Amino acid sequence: MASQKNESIKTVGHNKFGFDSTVDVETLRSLYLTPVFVKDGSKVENVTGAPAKEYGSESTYDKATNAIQYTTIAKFPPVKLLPNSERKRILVTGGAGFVGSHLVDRLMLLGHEVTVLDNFFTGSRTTVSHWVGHPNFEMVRHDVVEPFLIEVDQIYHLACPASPPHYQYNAVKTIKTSFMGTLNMLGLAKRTKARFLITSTSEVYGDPEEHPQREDYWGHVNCIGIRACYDEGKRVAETLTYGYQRQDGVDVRVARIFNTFGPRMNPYDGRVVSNFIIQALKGEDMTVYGDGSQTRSFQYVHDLVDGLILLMNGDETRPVNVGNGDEFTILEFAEAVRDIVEKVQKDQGNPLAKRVNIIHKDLPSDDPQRRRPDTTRAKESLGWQPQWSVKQGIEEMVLYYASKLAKGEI
Ligand SMILES: O=c1ccn([C@@H]2O[C@H](COP(=O)(O)OP(=O)(O)O[C@H]3OC[C@@H](O)[C@H](O)[C@H]3O)[C@@H](O)[C@H]2O)c(=O)[nH]1
Repeated sequence: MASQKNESIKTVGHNKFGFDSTVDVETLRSLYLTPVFVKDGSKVENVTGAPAKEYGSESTYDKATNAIQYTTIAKFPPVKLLPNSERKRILVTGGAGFVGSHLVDRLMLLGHEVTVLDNFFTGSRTTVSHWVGHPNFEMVRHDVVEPFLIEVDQIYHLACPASPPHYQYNAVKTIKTSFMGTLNMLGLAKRTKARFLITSTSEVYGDPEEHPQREDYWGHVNCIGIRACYDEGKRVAETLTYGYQRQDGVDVRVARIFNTFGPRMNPYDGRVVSNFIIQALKGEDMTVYGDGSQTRSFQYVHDLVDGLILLMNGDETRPVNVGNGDEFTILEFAEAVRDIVEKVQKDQGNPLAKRVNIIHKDLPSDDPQRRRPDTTRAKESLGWQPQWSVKQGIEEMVLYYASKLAKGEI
């Protein structure tokens, strides 16, 4: 079980490996929990109560015209001034996605030069729009299946749809993205001598026969099933990564990411956390697939970003699981999410008239029965452990979706 602090968390990041990567949570929050102004007739009200912002743009939603008006950015958040020797040129593929955008926030605040590469298939420009125009930031619309030339010191290779409905939508494209995208980015790493980190997945373990899953477990994947485009895609991406390491001496890092949630997850992503929170917020039935006895372990996105930055800057070149050991059955998880949403709605003086129902739908094929990371390696070699509890993270995410609902975006 992960050790977690119960008190409120003020900073994220670490002061390890000879550099300080800590950042205030409030600064990060100001980038995704924005005040929402709603114009109803002639009255304009800040409906979320989030404090007025110093950074980024503000938006006013006009109910009468169903239109949204954005202000321009007044100020960027202050970023660290790093000496040349420490300031890195960093490429983040998939940088406009859910995980990518949080990583970009962190790398920008730490004072690096960041280039985001994204084809916006599942990512969205709005996730990083608060950095557009900053001298250290560049955003490029590009698909990683095509080569991309740039001078860089580090590559975080995240690009790939990660939600089962999205990655199954075009299975061939998903495999192509994992294979050709990784091949192209490894080629770039080889040419520029950049350090390369790939975000692999707990799905490389398939429907695991060992529990919890350690990195030396080889997995149990159905190579012709509906999840194979993602599972096998990421497995071959890992194979390529270690091929380039052995043959060409490319400096590689491999993170195997377990289920992760947080603000900026696409509300229509189809994964369990976003589905449950939105259903509960809207007062709709919560959809548990199967009997809900399958398990997952959920980590908050800030913990994941800590792990990725530590891995990139540490010496561990073997695959590393990055996940929270807090395991729930999906039915328990539905109940927990419902409780948290009810609490937030009550705190905001907006309780639902009646409790939402939990209903059951068919279990998709090859849905893994159990999943929990063994994170001993991350702890021993990176000094990393999750610090956010699921409850703390879900509360943040509920506030985020509540503001999106108020803006008419969901
Ligand atoms: O509305 C829903 C959605 C999902 N589920 C269930 O909740 C569980 C988790 O489903 P998700 O779609 O969130 O995620 P999965 O664990 O299946 O896959 C994820 O694994 C790890 C990552 O690499 C990927 O982000 C994703 O593929 C599954 O058992 C699924 O059947 C529901 O019960 N109801």
